Amino acid sequence: MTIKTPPTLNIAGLGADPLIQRINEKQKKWKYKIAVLSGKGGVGKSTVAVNLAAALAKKGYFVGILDADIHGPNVAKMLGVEKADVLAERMEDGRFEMIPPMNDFLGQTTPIKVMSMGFLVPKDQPIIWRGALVTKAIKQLFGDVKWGELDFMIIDFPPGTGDEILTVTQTLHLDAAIIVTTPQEVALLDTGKAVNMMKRMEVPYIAVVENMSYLICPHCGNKIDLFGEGGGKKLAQKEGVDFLGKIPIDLKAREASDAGIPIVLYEDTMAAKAFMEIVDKLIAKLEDMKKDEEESTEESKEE
Ligand SMILES: Nc1ncnc2c1ncn2[C@@H]1O[C@H](COP(=O)(O)OP(=O)(O)OP(=O)(O)O)[C@@H](O)[C@H]1O
Repeated sequence: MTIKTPPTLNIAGLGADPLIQRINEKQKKWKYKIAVLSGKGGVGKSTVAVNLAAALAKKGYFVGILDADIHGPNVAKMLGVEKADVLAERMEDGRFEMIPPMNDFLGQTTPIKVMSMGFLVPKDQPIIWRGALVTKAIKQLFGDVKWGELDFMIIDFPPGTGDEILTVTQTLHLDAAIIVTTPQEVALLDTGKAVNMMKRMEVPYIAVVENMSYLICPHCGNKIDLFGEGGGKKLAQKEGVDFLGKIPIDLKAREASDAGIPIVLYEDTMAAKAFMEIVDKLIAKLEDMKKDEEESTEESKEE
């Protein structure tokens, strides 16, 4: 049976343990789980998360994206599904699971499954929840949604290094954390905190992406370092993590995200090229790590 979900979450009714068990069962079907974070707001975290998802889907991977930023849930809008109805299906145990809306951008990508707090709370009301409620609601978006098999689960976390990120990271066994920064000093200070939080959580692969790195003047073609230069790379070196690349300021990026189309689908833009290079590096790194892991499991079986 399929129903249209009510516009609120049933936060009170679920015990924690069955929910965690469901998350554990579901995450076995997701090959790579990647969190996108930033220490600071407004640096382009959601833009990076959405474009990573779209770049991977453009390459034919099956991708889900979960918008865990309850205070500014923009992912659904950036992927053109913010007006979609979230349907729910009754499971064998009597529970309902939400079916994530999808977009395949007229066949340009595999269908990207999108789930967001933005679908479930009235758009014009601010959310004033305590940390524990936020954490539980985010967990429901993992455990009470029909995600199915995925190559990549991308999680767009709220800005900062709050408790809910710690709790969700503990539950999820992330494969990678992508930390988004802009090149200026104040963003870098906060970004360092996000890198350290992911280190503390022992996330196996941590990398920095520098967004809004530079602007190519549309009139003279000169490169302008609006927010300084080289900060993201310096931070990655200082923290001993990978640097995946720089994304320029692209006027089309803002227009595209407002129109619900990720910039990676505009192939001739510099931002699209930068994103595709970052995604290639990320896939190569994750596949190498998986291979090493499989080899060491084989070796330990032989011993
Ligand atoms: N490389 C870019 N070029 C041009 N505009 C960009 C770029 N990256 C992000 N933007 C624009 O900057 C604004 C903020 O981006 P975004 O919402 O992704 O940031 P955020 O870090 O997720 O913000 P929040 O902290 O509110 O969650 C958006 O309007 C987005 O379109």
